Amino acid sequence: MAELDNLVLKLYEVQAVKFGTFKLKSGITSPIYFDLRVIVSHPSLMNEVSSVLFRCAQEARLQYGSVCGVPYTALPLATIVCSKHGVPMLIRRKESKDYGTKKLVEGTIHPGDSCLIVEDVVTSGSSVLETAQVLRNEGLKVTDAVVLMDREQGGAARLAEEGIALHSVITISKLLEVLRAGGRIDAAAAESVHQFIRDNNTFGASTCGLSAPKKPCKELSYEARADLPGVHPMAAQLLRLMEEKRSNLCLSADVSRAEELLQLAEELGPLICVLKTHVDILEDFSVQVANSLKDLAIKHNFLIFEDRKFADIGNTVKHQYEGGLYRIASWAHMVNAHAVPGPGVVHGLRAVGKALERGCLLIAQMSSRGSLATGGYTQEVVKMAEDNSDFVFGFICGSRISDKPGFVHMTPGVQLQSGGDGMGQQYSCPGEVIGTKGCDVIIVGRGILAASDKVAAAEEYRKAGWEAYLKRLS
Ligand SMILES: O=c1ccn([C@@H]2O[C@H](COP(=O)(O)O)[C@@H](O)[C@H]2O)c(=O)[nH]1
Repeated sequence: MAELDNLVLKLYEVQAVKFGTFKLKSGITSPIYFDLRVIVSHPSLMNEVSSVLFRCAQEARLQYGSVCGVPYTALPLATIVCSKHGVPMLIRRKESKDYGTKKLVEGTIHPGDSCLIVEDVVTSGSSVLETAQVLRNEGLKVTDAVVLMDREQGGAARLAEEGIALHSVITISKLLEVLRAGGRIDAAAAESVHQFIRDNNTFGASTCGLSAPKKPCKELSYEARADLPGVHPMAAQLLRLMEEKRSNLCLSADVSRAEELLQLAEELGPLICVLKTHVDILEDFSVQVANSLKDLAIKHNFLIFEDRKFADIGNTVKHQYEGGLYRIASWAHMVNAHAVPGPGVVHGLRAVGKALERGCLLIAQMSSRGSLATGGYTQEVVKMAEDNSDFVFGFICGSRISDKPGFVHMTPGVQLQSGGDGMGQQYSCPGEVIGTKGCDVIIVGRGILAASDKVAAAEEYRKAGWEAYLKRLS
């Protein structure tokens, strides 16, 4: 059994996670309750939790000069991390002393140093933010927080807004999956928690400009979003065809032979809204192949997305997009770009694509473990998209990062079972991506390509993605 699965089961055994009806501090009734305070009575579990938190920071390649636990539950966890790995620790006081130094932070502070925050459970992110504020007031940089459990209720997005990347060891979706697979809870219990998460996303509230109660913005259908004024024509076309075909499935057709690519487009075309290519994987690309693919896109009503991930200065990407062997702009309805070079990358692509009525997705987050596209970077990407919304119509991302309904959120790293591929790819399931994370399109490659019956597998993904969308609307 995987180490994390084992840890989840142990947390359940010691009642650090409970199912039932619980009234939260906010007054909301929750079907799940976390009480990580109990683990202080289980020393080996304390060590285990501290180890996975440290490893999470290591895998994200975080650099920090000190560690601070959010009081009180995370204090012993931070203590173990610091003691075991020789990292200086800072302690945040909840109340300043009314005598002596009146300090809010204990320990030696080096202004300008980075301090890593450690937390047990994140819901809205407010406790992490409070601690970050106190540390920042002392001149420390706070850009990252590691957390054992992300309740997936908007905390990560809220923290990203404040320039803090949240790195979680376990998500609530993963926890439910493990407990369900281990026979600890039934499907009804898991579903009631999923529903609770969907109904109580704390980030939607802040992006809608509302205060409490923390409810998400009203969820619009794909079709309604397509009809909104000012929506990019590519987004409108995609949203409409998704509704028509009842499909939010993008096939990642990562194959090396043109014949295979065209066969996939012919057989799976009716089930998908987008077919994604990596044209440089093809051994036998030709203009005829591009033309045949375009014909199939018309026949089966899907859009072609070349996953080229442009990442150079404007002038270079302009040539890469328009010319070369592949002449991408002539056949791909949409492409994507990294924001690393700055807005020039979009300007270069727009110089070619705008007149052809093409559109571009910006890569705001990546599905691979240790990706650096998090926190403040993701926020900057959203801003770049907003500033260039005449050509950028959405994002490659792992969760909904913009509340502007015209932007389409497309998510790779999707399989029916969560897990990974041993080379850094991380998978979430369609229900989590569309339902909990609020994305619009699931991008699936090997989940379909490796199946013996690819049509049946694609139908299974289409159905899962579509049902999660319908549930999100209800
Ligand atoms: O963050 C990213 C961005 C792009 N991809 C691409 O999506 C597919 C995923 O394939 P699977 O077989 O489903 O893992 C692949 O083409 C990647 O290049 C991504 O995975 N993550």
